[in-house]
This record gives sequence, structure tokens and C-alpha cells, in this order.
Amino acid sequence: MMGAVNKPVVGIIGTGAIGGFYGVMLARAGFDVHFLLRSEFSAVAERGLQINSAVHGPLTLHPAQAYSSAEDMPKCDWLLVGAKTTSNAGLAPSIIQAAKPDAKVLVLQNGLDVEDSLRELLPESLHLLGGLCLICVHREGPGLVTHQALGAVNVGYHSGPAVDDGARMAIVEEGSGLFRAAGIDSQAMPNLQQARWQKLVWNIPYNGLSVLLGASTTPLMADADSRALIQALMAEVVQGAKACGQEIPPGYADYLFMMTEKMPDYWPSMYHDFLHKRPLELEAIYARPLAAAKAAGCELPRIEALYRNLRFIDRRNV
Ligand SMILES: NC(=O)C1=CN([C@@H]2O[C@H](COP(=O)(O)OP(=O)(O)OC[C@H]3O[C@@H](n4cnc5c(N)ncnc54)[C@H](OP(=O)(O)O)[C@@H]3O)[C@@H](O)[C@H]2O)C=CC1
Ligand SMILES: CC(C)(CO)C(=O)C(=O)O
Repeated sequence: MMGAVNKPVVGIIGTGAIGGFYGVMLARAGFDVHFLLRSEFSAVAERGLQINSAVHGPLTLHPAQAYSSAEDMPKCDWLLVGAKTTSNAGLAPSIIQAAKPDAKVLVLQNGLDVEDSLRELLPESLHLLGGLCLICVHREGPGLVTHQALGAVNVGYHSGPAVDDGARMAIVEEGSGLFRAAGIDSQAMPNLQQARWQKLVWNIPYNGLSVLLGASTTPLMADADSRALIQALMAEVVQGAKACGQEIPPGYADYLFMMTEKMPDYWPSMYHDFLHKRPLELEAIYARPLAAAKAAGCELPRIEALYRNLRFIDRRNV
């Protein structure tokens, strides 16, 4: 492992599949990484973090700098938020506690406008960024993450003290640079809103259908009816994005569809939430895109039907 001299101090707020994977990769690249945990704190404090990666092989971080309270963490330059969107507002006090006054807070989550509920609770001096993770990871047990495929993180600026595009892109590049230094692909995105819509082209069909139909990607891609449904849902996301002024590149939905055919069989993170009776990220992945499209005069009936089915399931899944 390289020395951490002059490298930014990184805090992981919510060390699950995403927080654990990227945190371990950054720590192994020599960054000084501190992990905030909740239910898995004791296990990680005792045994460290283990990533079983189909891409990088088995990766262990032991000891891991684990904390059950942000009050015990050192002040960090970068905070990577790896909790689900459903806990964002409640995380603000921990983020503030662990942040240097000019820290950068990078929200590694799916969905639209996920930074908004945090922004109003954070001091103006903190930079807020969004990160779109193209990766297949899930928690296998306490401190144990399975990484099946992919890994890139695309980063964009949301809000904060950087006043012009140049200053914003410099911070975004710094964020992308952290991941690249750890051997992870990362692009600096000039338009976070567009990047969030683009990611939804995958999450809106697959996350929801995995829960509704109880099926992972391989069976979903093997059946003519689910394939037609996925393509129709993807087309609606592209339409919604366009209505909101965000252009999805032509052929992008087809590219994602074909990429999913080549991926190993995968259960999206929403299915894991359903299985473990955790709240589903319906607000971020469905309600906000639907509301944004509606406000722009665009109805998305298939997405709306999927959303209503999922709300029914979510309410009964306690
Ligand atoms: N998994 C994937 O492949 C991908 C996920 N995403 C997105 O990334 C985000 C994170 O997903 P994922 O990593 O799968 O989720 P996980 O459920 O694996 O991880 C969330 C973690 O946050 C922790 N947490 C929640 N609240 C707190 C708190 N108050 N204090 C400390 N820790 C807390 C949870 O702890 P506890 O155990 O106590 O609940 C858990 O460890 C989601 O928005 C998801 O949509 C994006 C791309 C791919
Ligand atoms: C689209 C996918 C599977 C990887 O590209 C992903 O990032 C997700 O589960 O949100």
C-alpha cells in the first residue's frame, strides 16, 4: 500500500456495498479512508472489510478505520455518501461533523435530485457533488461485499461555493481523479442533471421490474414480454429527460440493453432492499422523475404504473 502523505482524507458516510467497495479501493491506493458504519460496525472494527471481486480478485482491508459515530472521525476533505437515498436528510449531522469547512461531499446514489434534501441542511461552504456508479455490487454479510462487474463512477457538481463553470469543473476533475488514482474509471460530467437522467434509463426499468416480477437480469432479458417492457420503459425515460431539457444520446438505451445482456446475472440494489425489508428508493428513482416530467407537460404512463405497483409492494413489505 502506498503512503497517504499529501493525499486527501476521505470519509465514507454509510459503508454498505457502494461505500465499502469504493472505500476499500481508495484505501488500497494509499488514501487515508475512514468508514462510518451502523449495524456492521462491530464486525468491521473486528475483522475489517472484505471485497470478493470478480474483477480485481479478493481484496481485504484489515484493519479498517471504522467508526460508529461521526464525532470520532477526523475532519475529512472528501465525504462519499454511500447510504440509500431514503436516509439522506438524517445523515446531514454526520456529514457536517466529519467535514472540513471547505469539504467536498459526493453523493454516490441513484435517482434524480437526490442532493436537494441534503443541500438545505448543509453549510454553504461545503461543495456538494453527485456520483453515478456503474457497478454491480451487493452486501453478502457484515463487512463482506460481492463485486460482480463494472465499476466506473461519473461525477458532476451540484451546488456550493464554486461560482463559475471553471471552478466547478476543477472540483469535479479532482473527484474523478481520486477514483482514477484507485484504478477506477471515472468521467467528469459537465451536467449532473443530464447524467442522473441518463443513469435512470437503466434503473427505472430494471430496479422496479426485479421487485415486481421477482426476477434478476438474466431471466428479464430472456423473456420476450419483459424485454418489450424494458424497452418501452427505457423509451419513456428518454422522453421524460427530453421534456426536462436533458438529451440522452441517440442509441444510449439500446447500448444499455445490450450491455445488460452481456452482464453476469444481477439483482439490482432495489431487490436487495425488498428482500431485507428495507424501504425502496421509490422517491428518488420514480417519484421525482415522474413529477419533473409532469411539470414539463410530459406524462409517462408505463413508469407511473410501475411506480404505483412498487408503492403497493413497498407499503406491505414491513
Ligand atoms: N449496489 C449497487 O450495485 C449500486 C447501488 N447504487 C446506489 O448506491 C446507493 C447505495 O447503495 P448500496 O451500497 O447498494 O446500499 P447498501 O444498503 O449496501 O448500503 C447502505 C449503507 O448505508 C448505511 N447507513 C444508512 N444509514 C446510515 C447512518 N445513519 N449511519 C451510518 N450508516 C448508515 C447502511 O447501514 P445499515 O447496515 O445499518 O443499514 C448500509 O451499510 C443507492 O442509492 C443505490 O441506488 C448505484 C449503483 C449500483
Ligand atoms: C446499471 C448498473 C447495473 C451497472 O451499470 C448499475 O449501476 C445499477 O445497478 O444501478
